[in-house]
Amino acid sequence: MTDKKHDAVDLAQENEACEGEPLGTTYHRGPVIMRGPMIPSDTTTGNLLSHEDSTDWLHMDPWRVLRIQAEFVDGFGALAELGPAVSCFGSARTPRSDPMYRAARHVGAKLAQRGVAVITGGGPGIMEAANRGASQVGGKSVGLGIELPHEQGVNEWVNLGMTFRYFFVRKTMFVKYSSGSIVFPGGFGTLDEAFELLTLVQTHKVAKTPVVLFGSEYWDGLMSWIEGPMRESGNISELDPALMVVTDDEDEAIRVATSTIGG
Ligand SMILES: C/C(=C\CNc1ncnc2c1ncn2[C@@H]1O[C@H](COP(=O)(O)O)[C@@H](O)[C@H]1O)CO
Repeated sequence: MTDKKHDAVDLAQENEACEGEPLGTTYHRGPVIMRGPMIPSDTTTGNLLSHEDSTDWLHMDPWRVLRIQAEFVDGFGALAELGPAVSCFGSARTPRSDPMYRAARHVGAKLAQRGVAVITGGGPGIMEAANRGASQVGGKSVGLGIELPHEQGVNEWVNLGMTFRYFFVRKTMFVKYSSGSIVFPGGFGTLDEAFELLTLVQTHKVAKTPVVLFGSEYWDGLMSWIEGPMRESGNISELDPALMVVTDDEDEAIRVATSTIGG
């Protein structure tokens, strides 16, 4: 190449550089860089502020995940400073005249008198009884309610309450914030809560936590089946039945349920 030709190529390259970048301006969206035809016509802020006619997104999973996260954050925030606590589970249908209602009320009061917060599902029946006992002696009476179609908030004896949309978030709170559980007679909901906890302990997902089944007449049948067919068929270990203690004695229930709480 002659010297003249060299000069012409250099000049063309120089001119191009002066005109700007070959693909035009660079567009940034977070860590992503886009140029030329890859630049989108919308912007994240524009999307955020735009009016949407359809509200279908409210019922989609990404939005649901945010609601679940928010529920965890609210629950942790409400309970972080609770202190030692025991959960009392039991039927939502137990009438106030039932001896088990009376027992749950006594147990709630005795736990509170020992400085132990009482956590329940915040509903009627056994939950109300335990909350009532705890709050009447000036203790911490926690109700972790669940949004149900025909239920109205938490019972009137709760002095620290929160209503959850998701059962599994609420169950996390029971497990995380109580050192032991007392399970009064109940139905599916009660068994679900007891067996969730037992499964977590059995699989070493959580530290061994005392689980008291209160009311031998009610629970003996279940214990016989657990110690019989369930254990004999090898579906649980020989040691698993001992994860539960059955009693009719309020003070023994409290002693066992609070046994992991340090003095
Ligand atoms: C069915 C009735 C009320 C339902 N209201 C409830 N409120 C709060 N928590 C509840 C409710 N129902 C069940 N739970 C939870 O399950 C356990 C009791 O369930 P079970 O099937 O009655 O044994 C309880 O520990 C709660 O955490 C009637 O008015």
